[in-house]
Amino acid sequence: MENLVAVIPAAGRGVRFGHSIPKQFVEVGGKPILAWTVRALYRCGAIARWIICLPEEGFENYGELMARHLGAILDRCCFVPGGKERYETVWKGLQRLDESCRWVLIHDGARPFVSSELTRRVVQKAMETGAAVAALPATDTVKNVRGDRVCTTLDRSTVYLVQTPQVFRRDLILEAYKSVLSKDTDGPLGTDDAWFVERIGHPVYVVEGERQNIKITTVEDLEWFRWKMGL
Ligand SMILES: Nc1ccn([C@@H]2O[C@H](COP(=O)(O)OP(=O)(O)OP(=O)(O)O)[C@@H](O)[C@H]2O)c(=O)n1
Ligand SMILES: C[C@](O)(CO)[C@H](O)COP(=O)(O)O
Repeated sequence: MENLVAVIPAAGRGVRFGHSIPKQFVEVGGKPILAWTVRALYRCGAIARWIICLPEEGFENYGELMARHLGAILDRCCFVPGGKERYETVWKGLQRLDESCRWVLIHDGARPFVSSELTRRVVQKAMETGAAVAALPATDTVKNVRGDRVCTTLDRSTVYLVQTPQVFRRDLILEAYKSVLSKDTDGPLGTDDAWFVERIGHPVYVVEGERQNIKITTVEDLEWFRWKMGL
């Protein structure tokens, strides 16, 4: 699609992963995890241009590292320094979009197992509705807990574990981020992009995600990665 641009937040520090470098640059099978993610997304064939957000600290070096792995994508890619929080990174990436972009696909750089089929389903739903996210219905019982004590048990039928890709009309996601960031919002801001669209009252639709579409968060996730890749 000529007017679909991918924004890839990959500027995190990977604190929960506990490695000396951010987890998205840990190499598996000779490639940084971020390169595997871009390769997986590229296979859907729908992305016209790429905005890849890298850590501000070490930005040049990470850009050089990624340039060695992006092949033909490099000509259609720009690197952007990220921020301290994920939403700050995404906002920096969104501000690089131009008028030719009609749709924005936001996908975590730490989710290397996204399939083309899932990507196409989220894009299709977003084209119909303006905003769509991949999400999986909870399969375990879900409870609210304070400290080590259960408060309430949630109705599991209404609980979904949200993933990326998250796809939006460009004007909508820009308006959502601008509107929320221009106000003094009490409490923490959203940990995903759909939260901003919800805050301006626009409906967000769910597309069934995939169990394999995990976010590499801890070292255990990396072992799963290696097993999945047969490495
Ligand atoms: N300031 C940030 C924080 C996160 N991310 C990206 O958002 C995705 C999901 O975030 P998460 O898994 O939380 O990554 P980290 O923030 O690096 O992990 P941690 O919370 O363990 O530090 C990752 O691709 C991460 O690189 C980002 O671009 N900018
Ligand atoms: C965007 C996300 O992957 C959806 O589940 C998640 O919110 C990212 O959270 P993180 O704490 O930045 O990993």
